[in-house]
Amino acid sequence: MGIVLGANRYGKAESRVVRVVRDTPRHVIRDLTVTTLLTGDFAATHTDGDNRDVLPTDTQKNTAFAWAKEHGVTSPEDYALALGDRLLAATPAATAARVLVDEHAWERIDVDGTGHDHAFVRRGQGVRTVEVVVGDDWPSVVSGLRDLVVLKTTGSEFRGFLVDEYTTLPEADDRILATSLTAGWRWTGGEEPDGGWDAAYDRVRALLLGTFATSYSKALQQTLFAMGAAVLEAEPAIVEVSFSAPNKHHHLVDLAPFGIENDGEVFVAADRPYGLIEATVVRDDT
Ligand SMILES: O=c1[nH]c(=O)c2[nH]c(=O)[nH]c2[nH]1
Repeated sequence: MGIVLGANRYGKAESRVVRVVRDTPRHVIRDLTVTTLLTGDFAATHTDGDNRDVLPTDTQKNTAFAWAKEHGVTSPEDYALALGDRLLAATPAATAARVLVDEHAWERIDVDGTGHDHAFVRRGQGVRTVEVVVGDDWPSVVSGLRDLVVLKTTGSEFRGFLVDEYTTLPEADDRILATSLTAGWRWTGGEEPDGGWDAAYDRVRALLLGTFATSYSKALQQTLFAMGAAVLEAEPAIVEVSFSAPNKHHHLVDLAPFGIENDGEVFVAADRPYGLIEATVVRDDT
């Protein structure tokens, strides 16, 4: 019986790369957490400790910072593609480079009705994400977001579900629907979409939020499907949309023992356990 190396990859996780463009008094900031991972023929380092083919993770980290200056950060997608290409070129044994970017958004502090030139406040609404893979084939680009916490106080029900001897859940014909959304949308061939990566991100995010707000929900599953379908209908260059969505339950509090009516007005926000709904919405021709 022989023992061989199975799947492996390596890189530097979570480099905190902050790029400031200060060519004019009106500065621009892009604040990123960057992870790089190389795959390829790295058997020798595992089996023999022979590191001649290994681009150190320290060098990968340095390249992430250098490329923020050399290539620039016009968008997380563009930067991730360029960084992946560079790491691949620098590492002959690598067959693919995966680059994960989280973007922490800052917005200008409003002073007397105008955004300040160089003072910013962190925008708390979710994190923009990018996952890029460059290698032998065409690049793969999945744009997305996570930790986008949304809630609606009506327009949601959950009824007609399967019932067995362990079912205690009452039917809900008017409930709070809340989730902390993780979503990823895959672009055809990794080409920059119309209007650029940043505008496309804004469009998709707005569609996700708008659809959550306006679609009546018979299940969180239905809401996720509606959000994915809205994105695929509006963006021909997106091939699939994936979601992971905890159902952040809000249980109606029983105030009857105190002689108080509770007509959908007081809830306890349950921490855990939570429902976990995951779905990918695709075109039927892909
Ligand atoms: O939207 C929902 N989907 C479910 O599958 C489910 N299950 C559950 O207990 N509550 C809910 N809500």
